[in-house]
Amino acid sequence: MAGLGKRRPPRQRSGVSGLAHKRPSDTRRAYQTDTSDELPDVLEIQGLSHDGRGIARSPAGKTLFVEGALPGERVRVAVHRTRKRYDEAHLRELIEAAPTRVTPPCPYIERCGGCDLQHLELDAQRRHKAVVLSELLARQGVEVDLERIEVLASDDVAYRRRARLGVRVDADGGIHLGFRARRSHRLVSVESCTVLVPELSSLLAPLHQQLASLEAPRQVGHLELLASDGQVTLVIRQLREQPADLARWRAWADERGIAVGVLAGREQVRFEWLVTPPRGLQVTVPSARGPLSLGVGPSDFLQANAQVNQRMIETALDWLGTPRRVDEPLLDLFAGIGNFSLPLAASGYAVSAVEGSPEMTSRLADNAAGADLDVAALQGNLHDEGQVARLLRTHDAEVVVLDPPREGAEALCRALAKSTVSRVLYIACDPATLSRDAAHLLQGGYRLQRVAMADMFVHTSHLESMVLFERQGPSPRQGVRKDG
Ligand SMILES: C[S@@+](CC[C@H](N)C(=O)[O-])C[C@H]1O[C@@H](n2cnc3c(N)ncnc32)[C@H](O)[C@@H]1O
Repeated sequence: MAGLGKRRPPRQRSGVSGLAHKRPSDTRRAYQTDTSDELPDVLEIQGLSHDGRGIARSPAGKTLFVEGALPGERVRVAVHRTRKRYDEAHLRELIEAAPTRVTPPCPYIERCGGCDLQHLELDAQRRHKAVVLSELLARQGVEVDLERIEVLASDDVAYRRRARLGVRVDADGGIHLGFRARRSHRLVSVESCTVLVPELSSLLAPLHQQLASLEAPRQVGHLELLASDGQVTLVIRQLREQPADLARWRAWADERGIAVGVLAGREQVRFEWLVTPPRGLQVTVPSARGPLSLGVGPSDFLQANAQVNQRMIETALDWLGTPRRVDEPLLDLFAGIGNFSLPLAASGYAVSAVEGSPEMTSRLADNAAGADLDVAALQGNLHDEGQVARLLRTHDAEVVVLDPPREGAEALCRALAKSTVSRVLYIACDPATLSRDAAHLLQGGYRLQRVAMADMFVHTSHLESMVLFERQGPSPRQGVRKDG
């Protein structure tokens, strides 16, 4: 089968989105306000960076990243940081707006750093993310036409079922509950949030009041909110024990039918239910057998956008299809609570699922047993080269699905490059590490077959992606005669 992407020599970093590569030391430098060459009073924005900032150039050709500005706009800016290769600025005055600019739905847009693309119309946000994905793949020499990138989308508001909110008590005893501001660790207090599902957003104002009524609100580090099927859960990060406040939380939660857990202790953090959910926590995923119910713990990984998660599972089932033979072995790696493992098992694959967290591994096993699906749940460290090599050798899988955290899965992809696995479905929450890891797969003889951009975090520059690779020609181990 011909690959989707044409293989070209890897491209140098460039492109319409003018790539800003932050080195760790950059963030440690102090703010400065002088630029290395004089900027004109009004700047033209020429592109949009991977992280959603407008790109302009100084007369001497130095790149300037402008927060809040869009391609095609004419703007006045204030530079807040200069660096050797580029400067950083924010919008001071919009002289001429781009046709793609919209009025953001969120009242906190000026201050809250949560959603950095709300001022760009939705289609343009998604087009931009597809461009980012194609540029990062082009760095590995794979040219993918934008029209071939499938877009997995959801509603643009009220989509987020999980959030962590910072808590701060100021010198006057004022309570702040919300998200971080842009370019800062400062907390922006919010009383509602347009992207949170309504059952979570509607809790923000009562939570402010509740925090204000506590004896020791400074002992609350942060709050986590989770909306699972028919149940809202609040997890309180309690820095020091405060029995009177815990009693207040219990009463508050009982009144609202909310489950409450506490993460207590400073060094050794332990979780305890304060108000236990009567029927546990469940989420639903699609499968060929109909909807499947997965148990989830309050601190387990859970894809933040339920609609996009559903579309990602459907896409995985569609791309991989039914097994090519009875009990085709499939490894689901970084498996969490079985979000992909169970639907794939329901399609007939013989699934072995590997997860790093012991709690999630046992939840996955329980979920499989509860759905009467035969999934082997294994706990392991998938960043360990030895473990990964052993896993691929002993399982002899024909299909591998991997869904690593942001740091990607370089050791695993190096091992896959030398394996006989015929299809690899990579689900990525960071397109840069996906692109790095894809290089190993491509060098190992895989070709890219399908690509999707999953818009998990609408209105932010964050993007998730799915890429299906298929081995072309003989695998490295084929053709090596066992008798030497
Ligand atoms: C992006 S989540 C995906 C989970 C799951 N596939 C899903 O869709 O819900 C990544 C998962 O990898 C697990 N993980 C992180 N580091 C790991 C490691 N070194 N070895 C194995 N699993 C790891 C995390 O606990 C988390 O469940």
